[in-house]
Amino acid sequence: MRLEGVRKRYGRGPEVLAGVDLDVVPGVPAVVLGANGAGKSTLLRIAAGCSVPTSGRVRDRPRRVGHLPADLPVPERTPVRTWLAHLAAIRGSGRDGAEATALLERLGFTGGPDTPMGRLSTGNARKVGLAQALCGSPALLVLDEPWSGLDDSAAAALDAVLAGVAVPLLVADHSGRAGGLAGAARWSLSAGRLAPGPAPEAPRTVVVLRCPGDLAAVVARLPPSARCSGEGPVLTVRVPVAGGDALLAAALGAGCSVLSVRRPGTP
Ligand SMILES: Nc1ncnc2c1ncn2[C@@H]1O[C@H](COP(=O)(O)OP(=O)(O)OP(=O)(O)O)[C@@H](O)[C@H]1O
Repeated sequence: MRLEGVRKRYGRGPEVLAGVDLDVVPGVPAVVLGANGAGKSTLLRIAAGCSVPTSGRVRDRPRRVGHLPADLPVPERTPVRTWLAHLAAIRGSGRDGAEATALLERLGFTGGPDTPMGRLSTGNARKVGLAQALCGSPALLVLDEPWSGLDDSAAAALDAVLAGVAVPLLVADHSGRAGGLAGAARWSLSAGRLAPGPAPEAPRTVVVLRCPGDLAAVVARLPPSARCSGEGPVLTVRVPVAGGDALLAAALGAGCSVLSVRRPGTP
């Protein structure tokens, strides 16, 4: 799918999108970042075909789009299983919603299949939204803040689900988790335009030190890559993983004692 020169203005308001070009192709998840109000949801709604651009166009959008909007309108009184079965029937992915139910289980849904949609917790409602987007073999996935509201284990389960996605994927993300999608291309949306986004920050080792005397004097003796914050005699230092040993040597040389070392991936 390709967005070409997409512009969007709501009524007489300011232009929210001011000429967006974007290719969304399999194997390169397109991750859109941006401040609140930057226009990410607007862009995703246009990409999904739920909103029309004021000018510009969307080419090669497949017929089957799995869309998780920022605010999914749900029938408040309809039980989860009934709603998912209804959506599955519309999409031709079976009449019983079994595929969506299996996805819900994978995401650790605890809301109960007979619970009315309007009574679900935020996280469980998000899981239903994800299940409806992912089921029915969509040929394009457009997900607006898919990790929002998920607990750690559900977020990890979603990581695993998305790692297996072979279709083009467009994601808006505040959580930072989309940076972990293999091959992801990050884009920043600002002033209505997309620019290549910041590279994901490399994981850092966190070292907590107890330092004698003047903290500023200690910091001056640490490697330049060290990011320091401190209070009283305790100094917390974040360094790139490869710089951990050099930091420890410099810290010990400055007379500090090491209170803890946490490497990325350890609790
Ligand atoms: N239906 C609408 N009618 C009028 N203005 C709208 C509409 N939808 C969004 N806007 C405006 O467009 C701008 C962009 O909103 P949008 O929701 O796309 O941003 P966003 O980047 O997704 O924000 P957030 O991170 O807070 O979710 C905002 O100024 C918003 O008020």
